[in-house]
Amino acid sequence: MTGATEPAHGREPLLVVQGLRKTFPLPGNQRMVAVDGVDLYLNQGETLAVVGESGCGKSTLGRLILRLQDADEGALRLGGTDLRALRGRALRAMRRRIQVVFQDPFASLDPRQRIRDVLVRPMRLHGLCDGREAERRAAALMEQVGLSPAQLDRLPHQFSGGQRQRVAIARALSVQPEVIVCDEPVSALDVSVQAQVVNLLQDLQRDTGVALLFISHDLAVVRHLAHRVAVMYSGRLVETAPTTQLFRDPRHPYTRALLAAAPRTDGARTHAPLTGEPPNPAALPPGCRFHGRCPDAHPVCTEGVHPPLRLIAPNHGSACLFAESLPAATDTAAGPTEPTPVAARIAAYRRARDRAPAPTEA
Ligand SMILES: Nc1ncnc2c1ncn2[C@@H]1O[C@H](COP(=O)(O)OP(=O)(O)OP(=O)(O)O)[C@@H](O)[C@H]1O
Repeated sequence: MTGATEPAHGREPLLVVQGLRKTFPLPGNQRMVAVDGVDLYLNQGETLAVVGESGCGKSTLGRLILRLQDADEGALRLGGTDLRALRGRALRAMRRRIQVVFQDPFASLDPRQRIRDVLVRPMRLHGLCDGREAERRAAALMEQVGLSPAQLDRLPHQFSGGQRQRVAIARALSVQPEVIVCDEPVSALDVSVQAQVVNLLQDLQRDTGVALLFISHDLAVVRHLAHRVAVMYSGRLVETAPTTQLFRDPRHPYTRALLAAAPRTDGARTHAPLTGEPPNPAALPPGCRFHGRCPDAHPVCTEGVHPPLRLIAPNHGSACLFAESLPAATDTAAGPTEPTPVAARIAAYRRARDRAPAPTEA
């Protein structure tokens, strides 16, 4: 693990990812790099957001952690267990410990399966409980995610999109996981429902202590949900920092460009938004992979290998050679961002939460 991704305390974090790499074959004996030497960690009860443009490798990283795909290189440990070494029964048992919520609740639920079975089957499969106890737990899970136990006999099509995503979250929780990989879990939902599902995830984390790896392209959502953020570009992590610090003082030009895309309350735009395209993953340029789009690039950025992520402040890593000499944060677009509709609703919910029970959509 590089210094840039080391947790503050000495104990090994719940989930540790070291040097993870995944390539895919291309025609003509070539390979493209989807995930390239990623180091990260996740503590119990923590939310780490992974952000970046489409195609930067976020979902592949999630699938590697879930062992839905096998990495070419690198280490993956959960509670000290080497996940990449697991096979057969041990791998199946591990699947209880890391669950997933995908973007599309329509696709992730069997249309013919009643919700009761959606929730009870995983508990049975993993030998957690059966019979009346499983039924009792299924009813409790429904309530926990803001649905009614009376809806257990329904089929997925009898729910709205947001309710289906609540069912998917209940299914993930049914086996008491330590980590849930949430791959764009709200981006297919209406704005009002997005805020409800984000708030639900946060409430559930507070109640259960589950850790969340939250894959998203929506910085407004991430800002409200995540404790830390990892910014990915062209298969590499280019910046990691606690959320407040990342938004206040981003130290990679790519992060600054992503933030510049968010509208500011004062109307200012002091940093250039993103232009151009990420490099072709089958023919990566020398030097920093961002140099072709970087407003702060120097000639040296086009030479050698992509700079590694390095610690530039406590718990703050950047892969920019000039991280320390970038203009101060007040000169960037990391100022007061305008609340998006989702962010405004999340904030309104938070204010109301202490006064009333959590709202649910019809
Ligand atoms: N099974 C696969 N075979 C070949 N290439 C793949 C495969 N899965 C992903 N890729 C490629 O790997 C790169 C990373 O894809 P990935 O889906 O992980 O990105 P992403 O950041 O999650 O994007 P999005 O936000 O659009 O889902 C892309 O260039 C993609 O085309």
